[in-house]
Amino acid sequence: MIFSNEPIVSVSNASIFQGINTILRDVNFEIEKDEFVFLIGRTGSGKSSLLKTLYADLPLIMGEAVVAGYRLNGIKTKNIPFLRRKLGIVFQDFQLFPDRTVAENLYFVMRATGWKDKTKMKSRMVEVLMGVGLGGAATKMPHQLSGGEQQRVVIARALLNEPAILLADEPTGNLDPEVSDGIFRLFQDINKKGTAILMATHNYELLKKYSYRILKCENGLLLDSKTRDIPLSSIHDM
Ligand SMILES: Nc1ncnc2c1ncn2[C@@H]1O[C@H](COP(=O)(O)OP(=O)(O)OP(=O)(O)O)[C@@H](O)[C@H]1O
Repeated sequence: MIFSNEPIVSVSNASIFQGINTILRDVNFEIEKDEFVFLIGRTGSGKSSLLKTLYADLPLIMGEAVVAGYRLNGIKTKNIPFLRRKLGIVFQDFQLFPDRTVAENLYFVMRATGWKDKTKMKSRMVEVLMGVGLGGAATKMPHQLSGGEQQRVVIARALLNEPAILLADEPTGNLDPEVSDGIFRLFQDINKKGTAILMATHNYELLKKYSYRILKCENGLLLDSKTRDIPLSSIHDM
């Protein structure tokens, strides 16, 4: 149960691991509903590992974390799909199936997350595609779409279950600057409608342009612009 004033993400005294290697230590932060937060840091500094821990792909071994009302410590495997239903995940590891239409890609996720009523599924599918500006793409195969359009479908898929937060790992990477601006604006629109966003990015231009809160992975720690200064000059180094 999520109460309206509870943070969507709350992490305290946590360490983030890859196997037995500590990637980040003393991690403490909260993300409120409606917040837009950038996650930055050099390659290999731990951004993806942190995001993966938040959606229980990596176990939380030390510290405490609650995400969308689910306690991550010792979360049972059978409960992980329920947690993920509350999250929208936009990650390189979650590509579209190349051999299925856009609609089939979305239906697949809906079936996997418990949708059964075909009429409701169809109307939600149309709704999310329209929301990302791709109302006419339902019958297309992924390869018939541009890179930016495919990314919009991935975002539409992440929105199917009206997530409390979107976790995005470099969602504007590998796209032309103009296309990536469009994708970023889409995230902003989603955020304005009430979904929190945690976005890992290397895109310095975005950081310069938008003064959203920044979490920065640096030397095994997570720095937070809410509690300390993260000068833009230090962001160049990422
Ligand atoms: N599957 C894995 N098994 C073991 N170690 C891993 C694994 N994935 C990542 N690591 C290690 O964990 C550390 C953090 O990697 P992570 O991918 O979280 O960094 P990142 O900040 O997301 O990097 P990038 O900006 O390149 O995506 C790195 O030292 C990396 O080598």
